[in-house]
Amino acid sequence: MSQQDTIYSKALPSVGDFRFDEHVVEVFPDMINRSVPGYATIIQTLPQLAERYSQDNTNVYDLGCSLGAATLALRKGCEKHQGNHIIAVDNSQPMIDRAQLHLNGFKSDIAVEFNCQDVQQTPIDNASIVVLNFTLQFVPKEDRNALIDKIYSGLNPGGVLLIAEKVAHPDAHIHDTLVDLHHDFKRANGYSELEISQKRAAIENVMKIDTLDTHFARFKQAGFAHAGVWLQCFNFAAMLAVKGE
Ligand SMILES: Nc1ncnc2c1ncn2[C@@H]1O[C@H](C[S@+](CC[C@H]([NH3+])C(=O)[O-])CC(=O)[O-])[C@@H](O)[C@H]1O
Ligand SMILES: O=C(O)C(=O)Cc1ccccc1
Repeated sequence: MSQQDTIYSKALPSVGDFRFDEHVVEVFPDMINRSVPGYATIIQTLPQLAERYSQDNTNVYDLGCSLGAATLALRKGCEKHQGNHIIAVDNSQPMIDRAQLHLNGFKSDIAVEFNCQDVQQTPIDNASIVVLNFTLQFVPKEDRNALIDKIYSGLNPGGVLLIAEKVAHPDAHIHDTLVDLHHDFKRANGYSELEISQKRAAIENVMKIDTLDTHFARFKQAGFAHAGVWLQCFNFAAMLAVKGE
């Protein structure tokens, strides 16, 4: 079991930008489960989606894999198929090291290749599934279209992009309500006001969120034939975008 996340529990003289360093790695499963409404449901549903969209003898990518929770779920779904190769990528070395250790603890016939790399540098080819589970929000906004275009180009016909993101609502009133509901979720999971406000300051500069409209415009511009939300909890949404056959 991972340790409890107490990273922002004491008042800091100044809150630095959030980084996926070795301290975050230690508490990451606790942090993400207590911070992201719907996270457990998304991970639990990935095997079903992987089984549905995986194609034999193709590559499956988990971009921004952290400790490999989505990687493991994808692998479970791919077990019904032949010849899948899974590539898990993260640009935090402590995350990749721990992900590799974590996956070594589970048996499977499907190999997982781990790469410590910026997802913007990852070549995508012969892909049936590409996962961006709460990763695009950390990529600079000006680079997001190019990343989604690259993913589209590397997907086979019928392939899917599974993407989850924290999202902004275009109506400021609705946005504020969703943010308050999220903060209530964090309070209910034991985070204090200090932890909530210091974490908010830490992610402000490094996690820039888009609206659902911006995401869907980007998928359309890239060429995806179909796109939709399959789960939303407050301001956290899981989407899928499918390349035409
Ligand atoms: N440019 C980048 N290149 C590579 N990795 C990156 C980049 N930017 C951020 N990351 C990595 O993306 C991950 C985002 S966490 C994903 C959860 C996981 N998907 C999960 O399903 O458990 C989401 C969150 O913490 O909100 C971190 O591990 C970063 O190091
Ligand atoms: O904690 C938050 O408020 C979030 O928006 C989610 C999150 C989860 C883990 C790392 C960074 C952001």
